[in-house]
Amino acid sequence: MSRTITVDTTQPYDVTIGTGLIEPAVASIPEAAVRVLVVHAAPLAAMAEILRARIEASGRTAILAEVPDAESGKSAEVASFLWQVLGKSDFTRTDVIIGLGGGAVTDLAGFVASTWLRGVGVIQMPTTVLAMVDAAIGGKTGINTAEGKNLVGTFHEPLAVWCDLDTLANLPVHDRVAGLAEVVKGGFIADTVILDLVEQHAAALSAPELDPATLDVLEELIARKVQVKATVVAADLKESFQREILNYGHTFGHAIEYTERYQWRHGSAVAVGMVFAAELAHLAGRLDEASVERHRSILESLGLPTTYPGDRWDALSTAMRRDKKTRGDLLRFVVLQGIGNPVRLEGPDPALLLGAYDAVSSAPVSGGTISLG
Ligand SMILES: NC(=O)c1ccc[n+]([C@@H]2O[C@H](COP(=O)([O-])OP(=O)(O)OC[C@H]3O[C@@H](n4cnc5c(N)ncnc54)[C@H](O)[C@@H]3O)[C@@H](O)[C@H]2O)c1
Ligand SMILES: O=C(O)C(=O)C[C@@H](O)[C@H](O)[C@H](O)COP(=O)(O)O
Ligand SMILES: [Zn+2]
Repeated sequence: MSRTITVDTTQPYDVTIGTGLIEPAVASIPEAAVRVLVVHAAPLAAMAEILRARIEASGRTAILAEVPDAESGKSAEVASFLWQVLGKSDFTRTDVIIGLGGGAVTDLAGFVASTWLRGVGVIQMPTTVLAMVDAAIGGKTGINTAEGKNLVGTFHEPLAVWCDLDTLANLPVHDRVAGLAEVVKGGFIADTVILDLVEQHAAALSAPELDPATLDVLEELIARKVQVKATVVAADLKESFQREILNYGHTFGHAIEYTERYQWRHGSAVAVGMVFAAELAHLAGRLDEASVERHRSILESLGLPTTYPGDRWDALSTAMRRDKKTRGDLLRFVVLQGIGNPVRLEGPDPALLLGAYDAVSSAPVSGGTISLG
């Protein structure tokens, strides 16, 4: 059994969540495609071979491109390597790219698809919780540069998204939990039932092995977060306004990833980023203490981090200035005016930012300045 959520943009597409989805995924490749490039990293090599066999059985040429794993794949060098593969394969506008993997691979595959011949089709086959609930949906693609996270990218919507839950069987628990951070984000910004479900099942959701009942809970959480994302991107694909709510926790979260040279998982960084945003909202008089504590308790119950060392302000503030929500010298944050009600906070007093940093610091804040100009 599978469930389908349609992302109702100008060219609507389906996100299918279920098991045994390789066959239908291959069947969804447009008739006109004669070549299919499967982009994957080493942990998905075996599944990529299965996909190759199915694609070739459908009468097409399959090309597999293995890229460096995780964040190391999201670079201009790797994109350039894929452009070379596409060029040497005579890849045309009717051919199709498949992104098979976690969010790093789906971001990269989407980016390359959007730039090759000014845009070819991409089908996303996410294999982490995070990619299923977030990265593979909505058309944001991106690579990192030496100066920061996702600084180069495009909006390029997929033809279809196939979330095959079978692939999660081998996903390490820390990656499952990191993905749950983006699920929890969906709870704080929109669907508060997500928060209730996580609170009820946190221990089982973050256990090394998932029991069948918890797998059902996970599927429900995935579907709820997919629905949150689908609704938001259908309303505002290019992030003119409403889509910014999906960036909850990301201003500080991306700054952590940059400061840590991408050695932190995205979901873990976003977890700390949400606590930072909650503390900022509290200091700005928008969120009560109990809601801030709810952030900490939910995230910690899953084993996610909620603190960060207090001596890294200079690097963090440099990275936050480069956030895509920044306008000129004005930093902008997504904060909550109560749980489920995200709003924009523009140009907060630097003292508030330092106060929020102090509140998430695992040791007292030291060094750095509070100047963000
Ligand atoms: N485009 C968007 O809207 C969007 C949204 C959220 C996150 N992102 C991006 O997604 C990335 C994070 O994604 P992620 O958390 O999936 O990390 P990831 O892609 O780095 O994957 C984490 C690890 O899990 C491995 N893996 C993937 N599937 C597996 C499986 N089924 N079994 C075993 N191992 C598997 C990967 O190879 C990698 O080592 C970040 O780059 C982030 O910026 C993008
Ligand atoms: O889809 C969106 O919009 C998001 O902001 C989702 C985020 O979870 C995701 O990490 C996204 O890639 C961040 O976007 P960015 O524009 O800040 O790079
Ligand atoms: Zn994210």
